[in-house]
Amino acid sequence: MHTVATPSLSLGQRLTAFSHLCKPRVNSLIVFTAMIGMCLATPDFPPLLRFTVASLGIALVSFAAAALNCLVERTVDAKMARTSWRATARGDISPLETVTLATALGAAGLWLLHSYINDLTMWLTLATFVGYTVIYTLILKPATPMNIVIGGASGAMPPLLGWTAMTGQVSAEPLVLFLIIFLWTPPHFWALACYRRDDYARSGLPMLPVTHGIAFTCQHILWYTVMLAAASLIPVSLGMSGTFYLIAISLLDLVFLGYAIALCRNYSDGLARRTFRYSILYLTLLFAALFADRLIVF
Ligand code: HEM
Ligand SMILES: CC(C)=CCC/C(C)=C/CC/C(C)=C/COP(=O)(O)OP(=O)(O)O
Repeated sequence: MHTVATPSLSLGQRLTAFSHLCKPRVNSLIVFTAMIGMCLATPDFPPLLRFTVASLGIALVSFAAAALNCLVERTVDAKMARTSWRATARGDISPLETVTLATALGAAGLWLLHSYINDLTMWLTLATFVGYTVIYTLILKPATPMNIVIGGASGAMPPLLGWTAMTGQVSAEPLVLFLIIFLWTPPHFWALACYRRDDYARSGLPMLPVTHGIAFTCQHILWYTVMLAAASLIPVSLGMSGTFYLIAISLLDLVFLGYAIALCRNYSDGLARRTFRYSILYLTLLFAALFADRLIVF
């Protein structure tokens, strides 16, 4: 655990440390889902400039949200092996620096969306930012083991943001994409929380495997995976996607259900870790399949 500030870092080292706080790997998948939302919203490929500016705007606000999450949770992060290396937890960069850089990124993102995309997307992105930093991080996460069920709504917004960025309106299709990520998030996070339960117990955060045990959490992972599998078929019934997506998602769902059932029957930390990794592959391939299916139609 590193709670004591290390000797001061150079500006370049502090900027690098800040960039890690922006959770670039998580946010690359978040922005990918927004990009697919943009592609699905337009009958042809979206205009390249609009696509690039909208993606950048959403990415900048997501980076700001992630950095502020690290700032708010710096004391908790310092207690967990997974997060104690973060610059905010170590004291390598100050709260003022983090707030300043995050505000600059977030403001730039919102300005891009307001100036070049549309105000609906700008407001929805701001609401997503508030949902993650205030509702999830500050209120729900320390208060209830079901934090992720409601808090996951912010992570589910990006495809809808991508959609509104291209069309200026909300319709059934992006709401289905929202629903898919919303139902995917609890199995994604709970699988990790299971094999990281000692970390969470040390942190004092009321995570489901700590408060209600592994068996209860795995049952919930299974229920959410069943609901996710059902929701993942809606794009086919709405006519958004065709046979290619149907085949791909059926295989992806079978494997995810297999992991969830195996966790319930014969839990091990290794299996929970593999389930967590698979959840990321699942969501990536689901959105890739939605896009590929559209290409096949062209
Ligand atoms: C609020 C909802 C979410 C929670 C609580 C959550 C939780 C987490 C946690 C704790 C990790 C860290 C794993 C580690 O440090 O080893 C993680 C990793 C990851 N999450 Fe999520 N997640 C959420 C939503 C999402 C969403 C919406 C996406 C993408 C659309 C996503 C994609 C990823 C990816 C790609 C990683 C792997 C990052 C890496 O390899 O470093 N997550 N998630
Ligand atoms: C467009 C926009 C503003 C999007 C924001 C959405 C967003 C950043 C979702 C968060 C996904 C994420 C990093 C979860 C980590 O959970 P955690 O914070 O519980 O994990 P930790 O323990 O690693 O901090």
